[in-house]
Amino acid sequence: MTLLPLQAHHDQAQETLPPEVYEYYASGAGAELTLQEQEQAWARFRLRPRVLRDVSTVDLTTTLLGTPFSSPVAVAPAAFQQLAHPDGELAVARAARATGSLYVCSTRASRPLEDVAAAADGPWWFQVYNMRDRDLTAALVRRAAAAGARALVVTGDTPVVGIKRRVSGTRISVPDDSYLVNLERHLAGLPATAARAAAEQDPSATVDVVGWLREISDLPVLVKGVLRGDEAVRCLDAGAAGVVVSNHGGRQLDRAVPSALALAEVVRAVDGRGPVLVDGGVRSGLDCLVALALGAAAVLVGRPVVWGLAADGATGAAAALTALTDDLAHVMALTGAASLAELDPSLVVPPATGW
Ligand SMILES: Cc1cc2nc3c(=O)[nH]c(=O)nc-3n(C[C@H](O)[C@H](O)[C@H](O)COP(=O)(O)O)c2cc1C
Ligand SMILES: O=C(O)C(=O)c1ccccc1
Repeated sequence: MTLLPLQAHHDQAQETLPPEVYEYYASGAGAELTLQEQEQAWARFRLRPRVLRDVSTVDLTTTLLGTPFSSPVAVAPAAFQQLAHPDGELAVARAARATGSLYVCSTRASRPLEDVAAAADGPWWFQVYNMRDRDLTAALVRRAAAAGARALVVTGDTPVVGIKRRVSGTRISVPDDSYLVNLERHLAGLPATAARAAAEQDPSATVDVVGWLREISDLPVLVKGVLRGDEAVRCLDAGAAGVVVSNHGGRQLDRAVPSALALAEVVRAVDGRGPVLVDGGVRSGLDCLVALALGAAAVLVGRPVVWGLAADGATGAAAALTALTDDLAHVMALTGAASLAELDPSLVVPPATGW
């Protein structure tokens, strides 16, 4: 199911990264049921191809919130990329620029976000963790906006951080120079432990955070981690421009429904009011095809990009994005679709039981 280059990157990353870093990236929460089911869930859909269409060229260009991209395959926000490769986020941002993909930079980026913005040198979005220290969150968001972020993606599924069995304790020990690189100037004088506490996610956050982020940044805000139609509507009603269907790569609530099985309900409920993006377990062009046919505006990939980064820096991360994009073009041709506009739910047969 997994594309060969992606598998090779994974294997190389597993061999070369320190074991605790590999486990941090690879692991999921709890018994890892969601993590395991997530990849398989895409493969439970079946396709109803069209025939004798002109698919001599397959056009993968798309537009997200007014910005054109070469491919609907985008980079999911992932923390601490410098643990995978010295260039960290800079390499991944360069990879996204090279492939014309959307890059989403994490609040937990391990390189200064102005440098990440310079490396992206084009459209990028900023993922927001709403931290206990609101001023800290606001300062970071303003910096992201000043550095050119075109949208904010506030993560809704992480009021507290999921407990990962494979990682010793509840979290990997991330060196302070990675953890605080984007925060320390706003936390001047605080000792590292207090600084980390201020930077923790605020579990009391509500959907009002959407309006607050819009106010302080003037940017569109998407909510990431939505798995239900009614919750998507609640986010839109609070001012969200769109949502990301996600269970955080199986790293938060174990036994959460796989994204593949939540997507159609969310698309129906959103009813065209904004883009619905999706992530989780996307490892092939067929996975992308199913997601896009079900109505996703773009598909984000997390671990495959991190494995590519670990294996070969910016080149590896770009190779992962290119492999997925090329594979998507290939299966679209076999489906009789010459552009993303020709993908629709009639191409897809959902799993017989609905689950
Ligand atoms: C190592 C790692 C770090 C992550 N860090 C963040 C983060 O900082 N913010 C966030 O919203 N999501 C984070 N995620 C979740 C991803 O954005 C995404 O939802 C998930 O990885 C998609 O699943 P996939 O890895 O199977 O493609 C992280 C995922 C991984 C694997
Ligand atoms: O590891 C993660 O998935 C993640 O999103 C996170 C949460 C808190 C701190 C650092 C990363």
